[in-house]
Formats: sequence, C-alpha cells, structure tokens
Amino acid sequence: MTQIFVVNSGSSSIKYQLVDLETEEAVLSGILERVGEPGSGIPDHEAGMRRVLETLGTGHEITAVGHRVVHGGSLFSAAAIVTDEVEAEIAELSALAPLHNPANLLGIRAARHALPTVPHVAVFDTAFHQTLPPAAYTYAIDRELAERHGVRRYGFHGTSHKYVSQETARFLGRPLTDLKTIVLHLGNGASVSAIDGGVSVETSMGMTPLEGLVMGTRSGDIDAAVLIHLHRQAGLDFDELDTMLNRQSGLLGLTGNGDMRDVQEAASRGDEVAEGALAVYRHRIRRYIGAYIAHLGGLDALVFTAGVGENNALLRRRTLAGLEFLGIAVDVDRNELASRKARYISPDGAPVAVLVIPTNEELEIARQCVAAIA
Ligand SMILES: Nc1ncnc2c1ncn2[C@@H]1O[C@H](COP(=O)(O)OP(=O)(O)O)[C@@H](O)[C@H]1O
Ligand SMILES: CC(=O)OP(=O)(O)O
Ligand SMILES: [Mg+2]
Repeated sequence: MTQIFVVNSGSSSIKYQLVDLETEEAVLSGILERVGEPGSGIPDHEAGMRRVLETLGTGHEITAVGHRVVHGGSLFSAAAIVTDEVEAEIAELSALAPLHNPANLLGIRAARHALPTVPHVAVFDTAFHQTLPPAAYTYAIDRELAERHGVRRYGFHGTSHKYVSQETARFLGRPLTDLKTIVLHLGNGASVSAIDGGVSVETSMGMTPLEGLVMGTRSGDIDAAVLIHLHRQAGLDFDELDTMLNRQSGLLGLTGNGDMRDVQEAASRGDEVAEGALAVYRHRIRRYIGAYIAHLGGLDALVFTAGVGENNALLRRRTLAGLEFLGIAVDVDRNELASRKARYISPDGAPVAVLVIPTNEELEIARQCVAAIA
C-alpha cells in the first residue's frame, strides 16, 4: 500500500491530504486556517503541523510526504527529495516568492521534525514550466542585471497545468505528444499555459505569481511604469505597491470583493461595476487565448480548470463568445451541466475540444512524490 501525505502550506493555512495511490483517492483531507493569527489557537506553522499530525493519528502507514513548494527557480525541473541542502535552496528562493516560499519551508521543517523516518519530497509549481523557450521566459531588460538577480519568467501552477494536460489526453483518448492544448487555471490565483505535446511552451505568470490574468486580489499584467508613476505621484513606497498589486488588486481592487462567486452574483443582479470587472477579466483571458494559438500554431483542446474555471459556466460561455472563427464553440446545454467530472462543453465534431477538467494538485503531488523516491 502506498499512501502519500500531501501538504500545502500557505501563508496563513495548511491544507493536507492523505492520498492512497492504489485507488488515487484521498483517505482523509483537511485544512487549518488562520495559522499565526491571534486568537486562532495556532501560533505558527510548527504548531499547525503538530495539530495536523495529531488529526492524522498513528493508524496510517505513510510512504512519503509530498510538499507543495511554489518557487523552485531555475534549480528544480522536477520534484526533489528534501535534504538540508534542498531546504537551503528553497530558503534562498524566498526572495523571488516572499508570499509563498517561507510558508512552504516552515511546513517542510515542521513535518520533517515530526516525521523524521519517511522521505519528504518538494514538488515545485515552477518545475513543469522549466521547458519554456528563452524567447518566452526572457524579459527585455539589461541581460547581465537580469541574470545576476534571477530575473526571468518562471511560471506557476505547473502541477495543475501538468495534471490537467495529461487528463486531457486521457479524456480524448489521444496521445499527449500529439496535442496542442491551452489550459486555463482560473482559481483565486489564475494562469494560462500553452502546452505542445505535453511540454509547457508558454505561460502567463512570470518571475512571480503576479503577472498575467486578472485574479482574486492580484492585478496580473500591468505597465511597470505604473509603479514608478504611483511612487512619484501618490507617494506609495515599495511595500505599499507590493501590497496593492498582490493583495488589493484584481477583482478585489475593481469591485471591493475578490471572490468570483460574489462578483458574478452582483453582475447578474445588474451591478455595473461588477460587470465591468468581469469584462476586464474575460478580455484578458481572450488576449492570451489568441496569443497562445499563435504560439502553438493551432489548437486541439482548450481546457477550463480550478474553482472559477470548473464552476462558472456563464463566464466560460461569455469568454469564448465570438471565437467560432478559431474553431472554438460552446454548446450551451453541455456548458450549463453541473458535474464534478471531466466533460466536453463544445459541440460534437467541433474543430477544438473545449473541456472542463477538474484539477487535482494533491494527486499530482503524490504521483511526483512517488516518482522522486523510486
Ligand atoms: N460555484 C462557483 N461559482 C463561481 N465561482 C466559484 C465557485 N466555486 C468556487 N468559485 C471561485 O473559485 C475561486 C477559488 O478557486 P480555487 O481553485 O479554490 O482557488 P485557490 O486554490 O487558489 O484557493 C474563488 O474566486 C471562488 O469564488
Ligand atoms: C502560485 C499561485 O498563485 O498559487 P495560488 O493560486 O495557490 O495562490
Ligand atoms: Mg489553487
């Protein structure tokens, strides 16, 4: 029996799942929220991890622990067994992902301390995108300065993009190596990737998970000179700009609410501010679809996944409206069908298979974890 304990330590939460790889089902799962907040009873990640392991109990045989790590820089193109050296490298990459890596690292340290006899594996969001060609990952700034400071595009949500592109091939019954696919991972964080024959060739997030699509609280693409302007004209310092772009922008900045369900509901009631925000959200996605079809030189499958992508049928339909000339069409009834399973939303015989495929980052982490320790 192979059971992998999967841990996703966020800045304020710890999500966990015990995945049985024979059935590919979660034996148990849970989430600890408000870690580190006063009054929550969970002062830090060490304490949080102790709580998680108490919940897990001693009745389970754990083969290994898989940890989600957001930033692996250029060092990691695959999952890695955690050693003190790997921990040090993750710590070094914290400068590139200050919101994510420190929390990931705290989770790893606490779990290694509590479960010292099993292997721990770091599974990186960036790994799947290490195949991006230089033309896609290079920012057009001073080359030496960029190299010295690790400034390039890395891409994120790779675990999800990889899993969903594999599931796409399985669902279509076609070899992954034959498929040109665009995956729209629309969650709280959101990114899109172009996958050619199973290989990530372009993705919308950059050096950090800020670039690209409009997200719950992140702006996505913005003219970098806006920051300079706001620094000079509005007196915002860099910490304030960081907070604004990462935590107070996106749907939250545009409407006062960062949760897609609420924004969609308001728009459906006729709220023009909410509808305007959704128009920006859809417009940005369409820009990437067009660009990525050009990069791929064609398209076999367009796939929606994650919280918004899996659940918001109206947004899917309106985002793709008018793209029939590209072979992209939505069947209204199929699109409306609420289901937890992979499914077509395009009509039979359409040139592009438009699909909804639920992501499962925990299962993919468990699989990569097993591959790493094999
Ligand atoms: N039924 C739904 N309809 C519309 N949006 C939904 C629905 N369920 C979840 N969402 C949206 O999905 C987003 C969260 O996606 P999720 O993939 O869970 O994000 P994360 O993993 O980044 O926390 C939120 O904006 C939420 O409103
Ligand atoms: C990398 C990233 O944006 O992750 P999340 O969507 O979990 O915030
Ligand atoms: Mg997510």
